[in-house]
Amino acid sequence: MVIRVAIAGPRGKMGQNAVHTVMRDDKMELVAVFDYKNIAPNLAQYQEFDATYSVPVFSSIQTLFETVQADVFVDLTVPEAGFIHTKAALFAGVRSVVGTTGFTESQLQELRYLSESAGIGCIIAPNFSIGAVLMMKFAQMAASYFPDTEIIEMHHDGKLDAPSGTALKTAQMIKENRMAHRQGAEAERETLEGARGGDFDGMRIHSVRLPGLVAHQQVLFGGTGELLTIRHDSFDRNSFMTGLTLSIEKVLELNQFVYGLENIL
Ligand SMILES: NC(=O)C1=CN([C@@H]2O[C@H](COP(=O)(O)OP(=O)(O)OC[C@H]3O[C@@H](n4cnc5c(N)ncnc54)[C@H](O)[C@@H]3O)[C@@H](O)[C@H]2O)C=CC1
Ligand SMILES: O=C(O)C1=N[C@H](C(=O)O)C[C@H](O)C1
Repeated sequence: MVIRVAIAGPRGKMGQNAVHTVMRDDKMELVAVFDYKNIAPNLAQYQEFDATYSVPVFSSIQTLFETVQADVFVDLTVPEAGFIHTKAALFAGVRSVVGTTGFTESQLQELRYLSESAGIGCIIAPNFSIGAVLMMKFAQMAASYFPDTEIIEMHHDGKLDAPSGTALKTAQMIKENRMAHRQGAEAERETLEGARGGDFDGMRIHSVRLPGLVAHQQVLFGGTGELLTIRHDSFDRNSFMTGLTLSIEKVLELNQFVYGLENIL
C-alpha cells in the first residue's frame, strides 16, 4: 500500500526536507500540501521545487481534507496553526504526525483527547532525530544517579519557540527519575534577569540562539568532583527525516496519541 501524505508548511526549512523525503520514497505519495500565504495552486510553481513536484496546494485546511484522500497528515509549521491543522485532520479522520514544537500543555491535552476519543493515531514528536531521542533516554537514565542537572539547548536564530520542544521533553523525562528539589544556592539571586535560565521543577534550561547553528543540546549532570555531559548535535535537517518517515509508517498502525518518538522505536 502506498501511503498518501499531506504536508503543512512546505516552504519551511523542515517542510521542504519533508516534501523531498516523501516525494523520493516509493512507499509514499505526496497528495497535497497546505500553505497559508503567497500561494500558487501547484507546488511545481514554487521556486523551492521543480516541475516534477506536481502537487495541489490548499490554503484552507478544511478544503484540503474535504477534497483529497490522505492517510497521514504531517504538520511542520508554528504551534498556533499546527494546533488548528491537527484538530482539523483528526476531525476528518486523518492520522497525524506533528513535528511542530511550542504547544501549550492544554493544547497537547486537547489533541490527546481528540485522538483517543476518536481512536485515530496521532504522533507528536518534538524531535525526529534518533540520536536526539537516545540523548534524552540517556539523560533520563543518568537522572536516577545525578539529581543535579541543567540543560543547554542551542539552535539557529530563526527559531521562534524557547525553550525548544526537545529541551522540554528532556526535562519531563528527567523529572520521572530525578529526586525533585530546587537546585543552586538557597540565597542565589539574579542581577541580570534570566541569567539562571528557565526553571523546570527546580532544574534550569538555557536557550542559545545563534546563526550557524542547526539543533544542539547538552545535558549536564554535576556530582561530587565530577561532571557528566550528554550531548547531541544535528548538523543537517536530514537528521530528522528517518524519524519522520518512521512516524508516518507507524502512525498507520496506531489508534492512540503518542508524545515522543521514543515511544514508537
Ligand atoms: N520534530 C522535529 O524533529 C523538528 C521540529 N521542528 C519544528 O518544526 C517547526 C517548523 O520548523 P522550521 O521548518 O525550522 O521553521 P520555518 O520557519 O522554516 O517554517 C515554518 C513553516 O510554517 C509556515 N507557517 C508559518 N506561520 C504559519 C501559519 N500561521 N499558518 C500556516 N503555516 C504557517 C511557514 O510558511 C513555513 O512553511 C517548528 O515548530 C520547529 O520547532 C524543527 C526541526 C525538527
Ligand atoms: O526549530 C528547530 O530547528 C528544532 N526544533 C525542535 C525543537 O524545538 O526541539 C527539534 C530540533 O531541536 C530542531
